[in-house]
Amino acid sequence: MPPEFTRSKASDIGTLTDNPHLVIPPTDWYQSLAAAGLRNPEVLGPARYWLQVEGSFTRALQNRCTSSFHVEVHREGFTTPTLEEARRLGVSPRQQAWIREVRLCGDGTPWVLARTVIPLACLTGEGRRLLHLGNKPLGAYLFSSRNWQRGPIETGLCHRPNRGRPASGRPEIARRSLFSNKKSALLVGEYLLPVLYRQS
Ligand SMILES: C=C(O[C@@H]1C=C(C(=O)O)C=C[C@H]1O)C(=O)O
Repeated sequence: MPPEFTRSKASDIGTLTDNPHLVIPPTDWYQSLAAAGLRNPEVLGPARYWLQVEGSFTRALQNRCTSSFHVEVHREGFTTPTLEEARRLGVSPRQQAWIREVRLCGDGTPWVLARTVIPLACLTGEGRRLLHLGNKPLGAYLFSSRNWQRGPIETGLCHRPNRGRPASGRPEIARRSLFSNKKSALLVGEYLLPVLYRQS
């Protein structure tokens, strides 16, 4: 039996898991801001910066913090990706991947939800470290090595649980990119919580 897709720490249960705002929503992905219909800077406001920032997203968030930044693992483990994720990665949807879901928190508040799909091909040799990141940010691993190249940043529009009603604290927009090395690729999705860009 493969290990379950479980929460990493019992202390996460209750404080975080039960909050419906902090669940990664189904999302439609587009090749660019314009393709997602987010052309108008008046509408998008400061979220535009976060949807397009290059380099380490962790680093950009750390720069935004007044006091502290931390990564909270919501759950991680071997499980199957969605069909759409498997297609994007070019792997079989039946093949399990290491899937990591975290909350990136600034000044003690979740600002971003992230989901990373790491196919088995990434988990050999040096890549075995990806199984043991825990609360260390993935970005520190990816950006410490020149082997990983980021592909284009996609824009995501998150589905609302109830059509027409305000999303009230849930992620509405997201970004996603493939990181590739010579032999494998992983997929990182970052879902912005409104508190991040409404305070900018
Ligand atoms: C990819 C990066 O890593 C960040 C850290 C993550 C994690 O620890 O799981 C996930 C997404 C990120 O935004 C980054 O910093 O750019």
